[in-house]
Amino acid sequence: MIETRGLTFRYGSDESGPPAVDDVSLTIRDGSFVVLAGPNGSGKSTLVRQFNGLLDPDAGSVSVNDQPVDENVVAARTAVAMTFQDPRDGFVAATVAADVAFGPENLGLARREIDERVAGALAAVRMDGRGDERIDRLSGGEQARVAIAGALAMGPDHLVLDEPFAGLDQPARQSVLSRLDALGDAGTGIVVVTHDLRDVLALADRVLVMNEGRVALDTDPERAREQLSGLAVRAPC
Ligand SMILES: Nc1ncnc2c1ncn2[C@@H]1O[C@H](COP(=O)(O)OP(=O)(O)OP(=O)(O)O)[C@@H](O)[C@H]1O
Repeated sequence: MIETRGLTFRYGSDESGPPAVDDVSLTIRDGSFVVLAGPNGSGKSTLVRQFNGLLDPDAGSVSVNDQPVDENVVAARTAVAMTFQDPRDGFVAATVAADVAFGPENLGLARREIDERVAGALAAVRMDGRGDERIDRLSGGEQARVAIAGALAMGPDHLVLDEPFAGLDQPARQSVLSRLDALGDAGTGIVVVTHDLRDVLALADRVLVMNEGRVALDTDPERAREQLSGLAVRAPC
């Protein structure tokens, strides 16, 4: 479970402007599939980066599995795996398999378990058989898929994907969606940050829409479809 209480974050020290995240209190239950939408600059990335201690709040608190994130960042990052809008932000190794293996290796797992996780995660994003390729020679969409595989291989309680579909072609998008569907069914909590609600809304059980740093809408997918038009989010076709 991820819980935020009064979460507020401001970039820089200028207190005259509005905070990027403004007094957000949320509970994200284990196993829930949440779509986090909202216009550019509404605070989505800033919010989720506080779920596992990548950013520290200026006010309020975040806890993961009932433990404050600032007391145990390693536990928070093990429980909440994240991919970023620009996948290059997250790579730590030169080749595909080495990068995907990095997280599980840091969990201290046996080699066989690591290899199985890497193979399963690469298959899930249709990158199987490409483990030895250099990441810097992949296309942007392929890099995005490797980043998602790296998060999948952690076997986290919650998987947070920040704009995971940017740059993906339709087969890769479908592959990621079906893997997310299967992971959701298996009990992994999923948070997808996206502008583009095509297909993903069908998998969600909750939709949060941010606006100007606050949660403007917290509802189920059916109601979200009716209410999204006024909130500058691309509704499903
Ligand atoms: N590194 C930064 N330094 C200063 N301001 C930032 C930084 N990152 C984001 N901001 C500002 O904080 C606010 C929230 O940005 P954030 O990236 O969280 O929004 P977002 O909803 O994820 O946007 P997008 O959909 O465009 O990714 C915006 O006003 C943005 O300009």
